[in-house]
Amino acid sequence: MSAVLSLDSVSVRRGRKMLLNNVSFTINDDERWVILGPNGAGKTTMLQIAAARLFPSSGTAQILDETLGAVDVFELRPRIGFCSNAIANHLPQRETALNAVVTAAYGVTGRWREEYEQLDERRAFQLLNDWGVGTVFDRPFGTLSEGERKRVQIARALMTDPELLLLDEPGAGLDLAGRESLVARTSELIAHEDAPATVLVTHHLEEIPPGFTHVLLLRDGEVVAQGPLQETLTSENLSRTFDMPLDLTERNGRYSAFMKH
Ligand SMILES: Nc1ncnc2c1ncn2[C@@H]1O[C@H](COP(=O)(O)OP(=O)(O)OP(=O)(O)O)[C@@H](O)[C@H]1O
Repeated sequence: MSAVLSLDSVSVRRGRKMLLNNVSFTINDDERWVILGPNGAGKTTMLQIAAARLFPSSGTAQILDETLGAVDVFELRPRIGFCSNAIANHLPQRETALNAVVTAAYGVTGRWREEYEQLDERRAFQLLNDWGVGTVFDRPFGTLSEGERKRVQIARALMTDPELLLLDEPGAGLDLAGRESLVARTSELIAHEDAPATVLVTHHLEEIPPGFTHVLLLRDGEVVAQGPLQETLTSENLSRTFDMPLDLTERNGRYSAFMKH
C-alpha cells in the first residue's frame, strides 16, 4: 500500500475567497474515494489539484510520488486519468469518438509511428467496447448523446492506463438507465485488481458505485469528515455537510438520502 495522492494543509485562495481551506488527506493505491459536498464546496477545485491542473496557494500536494510545483506537469498528467466536463469541452466536436479516445495517448509521446498508432486505435476501440459505446466509434463526438459522451470520456481517461483515475460527476445529465449502467461498469472497473486508485466526485448518493472504500465530505472549502465509507457516510455527517437534516439509507451497497421529517 502506498500513497498516490497526498494533500497537506492545502488552501486555494481567489481574492478574498478560500476555495479550499487547509485541506489534508491521503489516498492509497488500493483505495477508491468518493468526494461529496454541496454546490460550491470546492470538489472540482480539489480534483483539479489532484489532476495537476491547479496549484495550491499554500500547502503541499504530492501526486504519484511527485510534488506539485517541483515536477513537469506535462510528464505527470498522462499518469492521471481525468474525466471532467472541462476536458470534454476542449475535445473537438467533429472528431470521432475513437479519435477522442486515441488522442489521449498522444499527450504521452507526441508523434507515434504508424504501428503504434494501430495499437492505440485497437486499445481505444476495446475501451469504447468495454464501456458499451463501441458502435459509435466513427460518430463525431459532438453528435453523441450525453450518456454516450460520458462513456467516451471515461474511455479516454483510461486510455493511458493511468495510476490515478479522477471522475468529476460522470453521472451528471444521465437518465436512470444510463446512471445505473455507469454505476455497474464503474463498480466492475474498480473491482479489478489492477484498477487505478480512483476518486469520484458526485452530488448524488445513488451514483456511488458499490466497492468504493472511502469518503470525503466537503463544505465551504473545508473537510467536514473523511475516512472509511461505512463509518463516515452517516446521516449526521451528511446533515452537517449539506446543512439540512438528512436520513441516509443503504441497501445492497447502494446509498440514498432524504430530508428528515
Ligand atoms: N476564479 C475564481 N474566483 C472566485 N471564486 C471562484 C473561482 N473559481 C471558483 N470559485 C468559487 O469557488 C467555489 C468552489 O468551486 P468548485 O467548482 O470547486 O465547487 P464544487 O464543489 O465543484 O461545486 P459544484 O458542485 O457546483 O460543481 C465556488 O463557490 C466557486 O464559485
